[in-house]
Amino acid sequence: MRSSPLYLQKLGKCIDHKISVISRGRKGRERQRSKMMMKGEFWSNLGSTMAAIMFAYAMFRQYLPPQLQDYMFRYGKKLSNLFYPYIHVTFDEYTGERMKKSEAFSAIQNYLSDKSSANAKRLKADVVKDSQSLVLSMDYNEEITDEFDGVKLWWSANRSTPKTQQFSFYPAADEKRYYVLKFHKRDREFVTGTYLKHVMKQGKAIAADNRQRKLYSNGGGQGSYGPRNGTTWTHVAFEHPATFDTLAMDEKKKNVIKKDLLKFSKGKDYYAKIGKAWKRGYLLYGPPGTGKSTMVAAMANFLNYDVYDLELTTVKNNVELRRLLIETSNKSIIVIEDIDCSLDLTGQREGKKKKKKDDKSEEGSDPISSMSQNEEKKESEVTLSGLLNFIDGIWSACGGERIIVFTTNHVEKLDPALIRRGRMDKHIEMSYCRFEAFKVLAKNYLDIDSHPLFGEIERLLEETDMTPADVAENLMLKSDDDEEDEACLKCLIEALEAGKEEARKKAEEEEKPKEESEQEQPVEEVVTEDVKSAKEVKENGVIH
Ligand SMILES: Nc1ncnc2c1ncn2[C@@H]1O[C@H](COP(=O)(O)OP(=O)(O)OP(=O)(O)O)[C@@H](O)[C@H]1O
Ligand SMILES: [Mg+2]
Repeated sequence: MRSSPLYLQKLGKCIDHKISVISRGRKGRERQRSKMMMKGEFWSNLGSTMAAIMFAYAMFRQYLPPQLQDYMFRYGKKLSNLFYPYIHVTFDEYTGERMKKSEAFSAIQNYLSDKSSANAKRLKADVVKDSQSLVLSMDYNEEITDEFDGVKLWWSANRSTPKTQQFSFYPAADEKRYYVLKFHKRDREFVTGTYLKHVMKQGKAIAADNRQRKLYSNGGGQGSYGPRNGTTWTHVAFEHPATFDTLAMDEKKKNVIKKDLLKFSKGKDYYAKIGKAWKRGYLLYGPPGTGKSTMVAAMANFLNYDVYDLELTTVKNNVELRRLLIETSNKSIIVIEDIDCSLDLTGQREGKKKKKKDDKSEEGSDPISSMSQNEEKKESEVTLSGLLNFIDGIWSACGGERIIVFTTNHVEKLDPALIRRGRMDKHIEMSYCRFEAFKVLAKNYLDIDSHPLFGEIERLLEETDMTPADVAENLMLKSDDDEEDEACLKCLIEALEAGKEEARKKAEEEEKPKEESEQEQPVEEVVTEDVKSAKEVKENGVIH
């Protein structure tokens, strides 16, 4: 059976397969051996080439005269530049005689921090000054590729330490840090004209986003060297959470303000074109608790600006006021709260003017009295004209964009000169809470958009004047209970009804004296008649 033709056939096939496997294995081994030989050859060739180059270089250094060496180096470099198509631009960290930190370096650092976190393999982590955010940047000797408008560019971060070792308390003080930008020479115009501008703009915008905003105040208080006066700004981190989304106000009005703010913040060229200082004045007026201060915080958060809370009562005089103004940074909102209480501004300008005239005429005649008057001037407070100068005088144009906000509960008390258009460009009334504003508060405080009690609340809010602060107080949850929502709304309804009742009683009480006076009118007339006749007697000596 074993010697059957079928068995022989199978055996033949098996032998054939084995032979092919053996031959394939041999071929593979041969191929591998030849590859290894080629590699060995390559390395031995490279080694000998390097040795030859080193030898030639040593000969060159030893036997050629130094001038000839310099000459050859210079021309060698020129020759290599001819074939090397890339341009390198270096951006040092410090520039100028006074070793000022370069703005370009900082902008590039910010610009690259975004790219580095996505592309670089070795990164450095750092905390931005005065900020809580962690920023990643590429490590030294790392290179990343950037692409802009289809053009490829390479950035590398470098540092160099001087070869001569100097004694220094700060080991890294002598270290020079710089960025190098590499690009093809055909893109020279694009890089210098467009790309670098884009990098600077982006870098500055990132810096503005990352910076910790500050709330400055000039109020007195205890400094490290004794009591502080109002002439210096001190600051804390600005962390007010108010935004336009949480501000209870008519939606349309809110949008108009937001639009206006945006237009202002982007209006650098426009203001330059029309020849006006880049600033805008807002007057916020309305009863206490209607959200004036909250609006200022929302504005600052919306524009990412710093806030300067200017306390006029602690500013001694106009000179100090000017100094404080000059010290404010751009991208800031300068607020004077309760302007009507800060100064006696009503008609003060006229009074002061007269006083100044009198002072001038008396000056020179009596040195002692003029000295005492000078003393008095030192004590004198900020005048309306000083404040007007602060708003739109020649000094107001120093620095960049600024918003000036006045808040007041009594707009009618202010001198019209102070709030005329052009000074206070936008007058915003912060009024009592109506249904639109209530809906925002209900969303903020209770996280509800609708409720069966909303209808009643809407009706009551139309009839009763209640400030958003009071409405908010009623919506404050006392516990996490879901039923608490309804309890809050009912509480608000009760408060509104009580307010309505109170208003009705007040109106009645106001009506009473009027009615009484109307009833007493004839008597009054008689009295006035009597007074008239008495006057006539006095003036003319006539008795009727
Ligand atoms: N329009 C509003 N939107 C949201 N919250 C408001 C609003 N108005 C008032 N509030 C709330 O009431 C509190 C007081 O408001 P705010 O201090 O802004 O009032 P104000 O108008 O500045 O009052 P005052 O005239 O007394 O300075 C705020 O903390 C805020 O929670
Ligand atoms: Mg306020």
